[in-house]
Amino acid sequence: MGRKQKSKQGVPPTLEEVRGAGKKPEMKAEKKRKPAEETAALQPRKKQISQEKKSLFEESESEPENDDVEAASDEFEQADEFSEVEDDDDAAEAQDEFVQDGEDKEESEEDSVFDSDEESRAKPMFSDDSGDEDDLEVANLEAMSRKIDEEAEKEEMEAEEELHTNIHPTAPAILPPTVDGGMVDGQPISAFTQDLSQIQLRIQEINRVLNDFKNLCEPGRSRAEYVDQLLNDISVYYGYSKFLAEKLFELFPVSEAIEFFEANELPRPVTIRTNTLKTQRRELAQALINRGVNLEPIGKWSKVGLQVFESQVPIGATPEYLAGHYMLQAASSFLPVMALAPQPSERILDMSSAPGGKVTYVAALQKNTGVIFANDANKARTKALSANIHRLGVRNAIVCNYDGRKFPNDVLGGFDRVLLDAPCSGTGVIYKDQSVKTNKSERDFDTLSHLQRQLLLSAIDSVNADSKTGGYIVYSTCSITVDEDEAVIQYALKKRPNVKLVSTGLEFGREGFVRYREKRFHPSLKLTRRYYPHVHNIDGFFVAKLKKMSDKIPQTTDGADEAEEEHEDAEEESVNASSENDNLTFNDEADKAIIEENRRKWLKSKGYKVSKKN
Ligand SMILES: C[S@@+](CC[C@H](N)C(=O)[O-])C[C@H]1O[C@@H](n2cnc3c(N)ncnc32)[C@H](O)[C@@H]1O
Repeated sequence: MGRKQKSKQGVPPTLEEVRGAGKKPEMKAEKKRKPAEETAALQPRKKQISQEKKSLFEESESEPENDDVEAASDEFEQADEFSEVEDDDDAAEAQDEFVQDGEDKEESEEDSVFDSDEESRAKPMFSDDSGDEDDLEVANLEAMSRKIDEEAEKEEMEAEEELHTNIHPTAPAILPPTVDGGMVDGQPISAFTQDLSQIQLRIQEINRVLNDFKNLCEPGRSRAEYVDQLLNDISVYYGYSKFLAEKLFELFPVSEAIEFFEANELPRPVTIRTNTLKTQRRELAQALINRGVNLEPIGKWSKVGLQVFESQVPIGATPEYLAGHYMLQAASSFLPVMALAPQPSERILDMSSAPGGKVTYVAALQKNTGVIFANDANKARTKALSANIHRLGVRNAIVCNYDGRKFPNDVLGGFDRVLLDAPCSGTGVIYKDQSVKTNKSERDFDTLSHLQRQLLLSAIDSVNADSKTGGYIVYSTCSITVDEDEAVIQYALKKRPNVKLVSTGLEFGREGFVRYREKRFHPSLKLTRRYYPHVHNIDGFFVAKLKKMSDKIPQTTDGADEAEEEHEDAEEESVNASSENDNLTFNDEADKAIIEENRRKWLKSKGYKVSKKN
């Protein structure tokens, strides 16, 4: 059960709209307090216009591909089931690389929507183009924008009215009565309430109470009771397993967590990347506008991206698409490549590259010079990869099909740069694959994190530290869990003291965690970048950039097998951060307790019987 995802495509409405007629006043108020950093990378539309639109992607209606990776080992096979979630653009492209594209096919019949950013709409920024920028036809956008502004204003007034009728000045009995500790048959009483609108209201009420607990809590109730009820409600209302709801909830302050869950119910903007090997953005924009596509640049941060608002033609089958003038690609997908900053003539490895959204961008930035090894462990997916490489006119790529862990020893090394866009759980793209809400267990995250760590070590070892122009590794995932992001980097920093984190060079994004619950990471983890759908209006994403300082790996272990040590390393990393981290001090007693508790949890998760805590 849970709230159904809206079947719409295009730019999602603002969260205020999502919340519906102002039913969430606290969240609204909080939004206003957000710092400038939090402004969306892609501006959300103010209002979805209820004009029926012919399918933007009607030729891209197939489901994402679910090919199994040809695996060398059981573990690899298991890890690979996650590769289906992968990246924004890939699944659809894997389906039919020539005709189809489009990420959210089931959402193709959607209402048109408009951007609230008056400035960017009035004067599109085609920063890579020469010539007269005003040539683009934006009048249609302006007219529609005026209309949505009026409607948005009206809705806001209605929202205010509803707010006053729905919300009590203080919070009376929101939680269910305490009968037998508030539980019936081991479940919170509230679990028996299946009325989604009631649950939604309670989510808002609990949010409000938790934001002003001292004044609004019911006497005798603890914060933990409210949080527990909230988690239960979130899991029912949005349809998550309790396990995942909790895992994601813990990443944010309460109000923001709710915004995150809301954002996962809506699609992200449809974006395309200009293939500069074949055309320029301005020319492409003009050609598509002439075909009835309503678009504009995605923002100043990209010189090649266009956001598509609506289209009279299937955007995955225009002559320009077929001629390889653009790639249908989520905006978040641009970021790892921008961080990699490939240079002409370099030798580059894209370790897990299918279906090629990023590798073709790398080739474009290299202007088809140098050489790129476009690898992927999934042979079936390399077909789509090759097809995209051909369609986009990439001539400097060699497609290969190895387990990334075979680099460099059994395949090749000495690269100037390596991109590892790792297989992941896809918690950043839940709107696109709702099954993630329920099909991931703790063991899945352990398995993935293990594979990601191994791949990252291989990626590091494949780089030539003495490269004149490079020596860089970029690690990215479309997942926002700490296990798959900071913890993986922390592990690599420990195992490969010959690398260090450097700035991604990306101009927006939140800093990576340095502390997360009981974990302490190296302070340089703040150089990594996190992206969230509710903040940046792009897929949830993580990007880290490492510089290899030396080809020699200082010995940190006694040669024992790394895989076997992994759990201990993970334990250690949670409290030790790193020996290089001189700024942090630790309380030995507290650390001991944490280590012991983590060990108990881990043993339990592996199915061992664990004795009760002392
Ligand atoms: C996030 S997707 C990559 C998307 C791609 N970078 C793009 O931009 O189109 C992750 C990829 O990792 C591949 N993969 C999974 N396990 C792998 C392994 N052990 N070695 C190399 N690739 C692997 C999957 O087949 C999948 O294509």
